[in-house]
Amino acid sequence: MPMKHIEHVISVIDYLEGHLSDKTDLDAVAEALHYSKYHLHRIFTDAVGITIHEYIVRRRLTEAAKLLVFSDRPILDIALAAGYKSQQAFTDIFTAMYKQPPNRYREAERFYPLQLKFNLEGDYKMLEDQGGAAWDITFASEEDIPCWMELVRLVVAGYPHLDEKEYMQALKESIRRQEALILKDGSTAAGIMLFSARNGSIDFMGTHPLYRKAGVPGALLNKVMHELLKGREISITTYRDGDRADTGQRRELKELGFAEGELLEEFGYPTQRFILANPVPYPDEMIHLDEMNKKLDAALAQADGDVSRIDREYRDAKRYMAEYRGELDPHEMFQNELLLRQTDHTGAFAAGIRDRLEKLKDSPYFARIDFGGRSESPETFYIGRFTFRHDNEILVYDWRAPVSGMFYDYEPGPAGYDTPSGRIEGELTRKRQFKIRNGTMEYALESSSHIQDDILQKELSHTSDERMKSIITTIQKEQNKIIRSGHAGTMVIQGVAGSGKTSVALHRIAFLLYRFRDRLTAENVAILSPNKVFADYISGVIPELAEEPVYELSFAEIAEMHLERVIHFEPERNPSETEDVNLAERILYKSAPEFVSLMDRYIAELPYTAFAPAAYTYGRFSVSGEWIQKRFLAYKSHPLRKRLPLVAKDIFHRFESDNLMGDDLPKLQAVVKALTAMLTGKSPLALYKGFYRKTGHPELFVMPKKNTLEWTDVYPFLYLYAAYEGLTQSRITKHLVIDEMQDYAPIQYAVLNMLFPCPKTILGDFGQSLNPYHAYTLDDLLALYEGAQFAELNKSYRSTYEIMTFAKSIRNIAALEPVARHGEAPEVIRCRDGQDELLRIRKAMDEYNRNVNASLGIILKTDKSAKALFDALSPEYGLQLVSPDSSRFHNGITVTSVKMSKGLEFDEVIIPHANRETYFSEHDRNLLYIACTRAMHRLTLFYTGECSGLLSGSSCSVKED
Ligand SMILES: Nc1ncnc2c1ncn2[C@@H]1O[C@H](COP(=O)(O)OP(=O)(O)OP(=O)(O)O)[C@@H](O)[C@H]1O
Repeated sequence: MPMKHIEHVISVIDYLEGHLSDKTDLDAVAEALHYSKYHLHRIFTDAVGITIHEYIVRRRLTEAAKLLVFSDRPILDIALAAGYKSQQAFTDIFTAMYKQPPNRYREAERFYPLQLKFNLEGDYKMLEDQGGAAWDITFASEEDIPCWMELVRLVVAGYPHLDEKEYMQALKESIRRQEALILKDGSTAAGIMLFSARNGSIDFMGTHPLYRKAGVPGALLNKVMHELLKGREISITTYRDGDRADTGQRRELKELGFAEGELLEEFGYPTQRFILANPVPYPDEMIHLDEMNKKLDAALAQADGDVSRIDREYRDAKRYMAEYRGELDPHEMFQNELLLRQTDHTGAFAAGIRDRLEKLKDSPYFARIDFGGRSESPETFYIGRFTFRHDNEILVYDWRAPVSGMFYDYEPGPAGYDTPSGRIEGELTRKRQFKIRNGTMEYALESSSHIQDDILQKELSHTSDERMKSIITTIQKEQNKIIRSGHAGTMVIQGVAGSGKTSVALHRIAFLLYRFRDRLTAENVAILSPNKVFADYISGVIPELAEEPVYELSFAEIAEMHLERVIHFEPERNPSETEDVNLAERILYKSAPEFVSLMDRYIAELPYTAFAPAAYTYGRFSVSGEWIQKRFLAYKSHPLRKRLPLVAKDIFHRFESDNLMGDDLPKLQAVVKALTAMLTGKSPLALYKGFYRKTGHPELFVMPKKNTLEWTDVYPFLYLYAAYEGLTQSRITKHLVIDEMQDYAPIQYAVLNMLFPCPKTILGDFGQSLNPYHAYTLDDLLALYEGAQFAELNKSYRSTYEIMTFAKSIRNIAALEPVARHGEAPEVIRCRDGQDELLRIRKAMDEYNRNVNASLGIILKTDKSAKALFDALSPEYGLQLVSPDSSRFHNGITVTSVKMSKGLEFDEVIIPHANRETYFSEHDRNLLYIACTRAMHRLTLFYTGECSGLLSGSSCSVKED
């Protein structure tokens, strides 16, 4: 986090502390400090780990607890001072957090804080040089106590019942026994840990919130696991499941690899033990990683040196040229220019190597396989994000290298892989998987199919990211087959919701860029995505896989490029938003496969119907109408208007060969003008209108404004425009990826095929069709791409088993197989009325904030209803509305429509208005299914009145009040 943001957060905290007893919310803070609400919400949550709202609640309760113990003020007074409207409301929240009601807490006379004032002063140097020097975790000494306690106060939320005095005593004792570890950044404690060598337990672990993402907890854990409690099982206690006081400690421990243990009660507080089995049982792997780190350091130092040297050379050459510009002869100048360009190129290359090495330093590899040919002893291959070669030896193989394919395809036993020179068969004798972060090993596992599952489970149980991430460590066999398919032509992938289609398509691109690196670069690949938010969401994957970002574009952008000076058009309307039956009829007609055939027929007749040649005469020269017509037809591969100059040239040549007397001949331009006058279809628009007259459906062409097409006409018009004026093909694009294939009509594919005659990866799910009026099927699409390779993905990875089973009850896709990852059953909740529904959504948002999940999606049927709910919900939550005008997706709470949520995912999803009036048709079934399958871990549906009949098949009970 940049220092500027930290300073903003400090000023927010100061403001909040000064206004604890006022009515303060995100709005008030944003207004007082002149920040945008969204910015505030994000940076605050990032830095402090909880939302502003949650911070205020915790701070007020802490102050109230203090008053309960140290003053005689009546509880009602204290409740009101803490901002609660009634003693009951205060008692409820106090009890939920402190596990006893205020009066009992007062009697016990033991104050402990839920949240102390958050102090973020510090210089945080280590945060700036991320990935730099290794962290120095040391035993704490008495001098460290002040900064240690500063950190304890920051993380106190994770430790119920912490009494500073008792804690300090225990700390001194641990320091004496060398059981207190500290990681310092200057005078700031970034991470602290108390452990007990005797019990094999971690008694306290705290990470400065700003360093959480830098992997500090993992580093501390490593130190105890591999050095201090080597080989032993480690335990730690924390909140029980569902405790409202938990600000994310349970999830954090699970992410570190801890598993749930028995339920306990400590100092009267209900807690649970978590256990970590020794995660790296292979000492040889620790030695290997150590050596690898050293080699990476050496390579990085050399790469740094190279970059600086080339940079110096470049600057020297530039200076030399500037100084001697007047004195150098052109030849020498040219040589110098060349040299400069070459140095620049070499510099960029060296910087690329350095950047890769830096990334490798964080995590050099994630797998190892030992493989030997039939009669050879096995060789060891480490597999990582990209190749690391050092001293002429390959130490890490790129995951896309042929040999790496075995990691995804085989368990120990007979195995093999394809190379350009043929297949190599042999025996896989070992397969291990690793999680390395910040250069330290978090776990290592010897793989069997069972373990592979465990790792997949771990990956899938993470909270969502703002951007789609790479899945190279857990690519599944059926996915690998598609990614590594040697088929160079077009590929169509039909995959159920959450089956990894988009991920697989992006990994396939990275694979193709690697495999065909001599002829395919990132600039040769384009991705056609449904909207800007989705484009942004997926934009990180390919760069994460060490390739340059690829070009992303939308259907609207393509149309814009080609129609810029020709005609305007309106953006696509969400078909679920309109009740215009005429529009529905127009869409239905134009999205049918037969529509393309109709247009083809009309276009095939145009040379006869749109051009009426007559004799052309100039002085004593003349050609007949028939002759012109013949020439016009001869140029059949050219668009109509492009034929005119060609025919004009023919006429001119004919006159020229007849011109024995040396007479004046017409100017070529004049002949073209005369031929143009013979066109009866004067413009593509006139011809396009003519198409509807000709097919007997003039009512199916409607222009919303003068010279403006509605969206349904844009691609049909482009198709005709191509026949009349011609369209420029993309020569640079050598591979096109089309996502959400089911949402585009055959006529759009027809235009795409003209503009991009290259191989394509086309993917989507015909079970998630958005347009109720589209009338074509997967078979129709496959018919358009004869010879294309077809692949299906039926296993769904995104959502828990419970969520997918629920989604299947809405739309029974027989082939869909949910991954066996379990979670809470989805809830369908009946609300008394609209007000009650809003209240419940708010409550759910509060709960989400407490759970510190990364994202909550509130998904509505239409963009309009999403906007209405967004406006109605209190702004204190820092919501974002994702609408067709948005271009980015952030973590946090998002309100959006089903259409805009396509392709995205959220930790939790709320679907409001799940009633009979909103979701009733077969198309609504699709929409509900899409909305439900956006949820990774949790799903809740709310409704008023009568529940949607589409949910009647769900096994999940409706929750009444
Ligand atoms: N092999 C895998 N290992 C880990 N995570 C995976 C794997 N395959 C898919 N996922 C995860 O499953 C989720 C869904 O993937 P993705 O968005 O690519 O699926 P999709 O088929 O395009 O989904 P949809 O059509 O529903 O939008 C993502 O979070 C992705 O990271």
